[in-house]
Amino acid sequence: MEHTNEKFLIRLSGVTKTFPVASGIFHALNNMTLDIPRGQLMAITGKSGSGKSTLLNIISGIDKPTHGSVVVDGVRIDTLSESELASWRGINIGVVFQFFQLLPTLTIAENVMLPMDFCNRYPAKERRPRALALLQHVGIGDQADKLPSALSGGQQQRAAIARALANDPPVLMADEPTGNLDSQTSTAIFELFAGLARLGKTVIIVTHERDFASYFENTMAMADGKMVTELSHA
Ligand SMILES: Nc1ncnc2c1ncn2[C@@H]1O[C@H](COP(=O)(O)OP(=O)(O)OP(=O)(O)O)[C@@H](O)[C@H]1O
Repeated sequence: MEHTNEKFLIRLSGVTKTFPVASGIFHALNNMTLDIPRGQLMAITGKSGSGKSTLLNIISGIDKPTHGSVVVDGVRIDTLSESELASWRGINIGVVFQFFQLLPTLTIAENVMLPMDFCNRYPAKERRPRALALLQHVGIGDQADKLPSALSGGQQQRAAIARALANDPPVLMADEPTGNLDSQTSTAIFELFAGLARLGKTVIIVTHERDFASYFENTMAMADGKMVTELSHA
């Protein structure tokens, strides 16, 4: 697949996503055109039902647009087959969830190695050292051989971020990643995301936490499947 170094890592052009509903056709995304620069920490806000999750699903190729095109790192993903998309997603998109979603029977290091085992991007003997290095990077190198249940919420979210980084994807996305954490721990998690953006990751976070607005280079508000703020591309 072709990769580019152009400024915008993610380009949506005229993206519409409709769902059939009893009363007709519902527009979850309504003709969205959006460019997201490489290495940016970006927030998406908006009321429930405004289309935030649908947008993340379109960017990660989980949903396909009804109309329009989606290009990520030079690859037009809306025309890929489901199997092409599955392998593309594994190395291009890292996802962080509100409730961490670590597998409870695997150690922290094994959780981080799992996406590497699925994608085969790194040789088997490199996977554990890579997992340990990622855990070190997110600040929990000493927790590698524990089960998730032995960790605090903040530590579990750090582990989930290490897992999202397993295959070194250019894009990280998170839906309310601090929704289950206290404010001090949330600050530490936003600082971690900001550091990853400085290292070149494009980090897209759905959040309602207004206290953390200063961490974001861009905040995109959504309403009725549309962007209702202009993004700055300084
Ligand atoms: N598979 C589907 N079939 C029908 N309607 C859908 C489907 N997926 C999403 N929708 C509708 O599209 C709209 C946007 O949903 P979406 O989940 O993107 O909103 P959201 O902004 O993420 O909301 P929340 O903050 O509650 O997660 C909602 O009204 C939802 O009901």
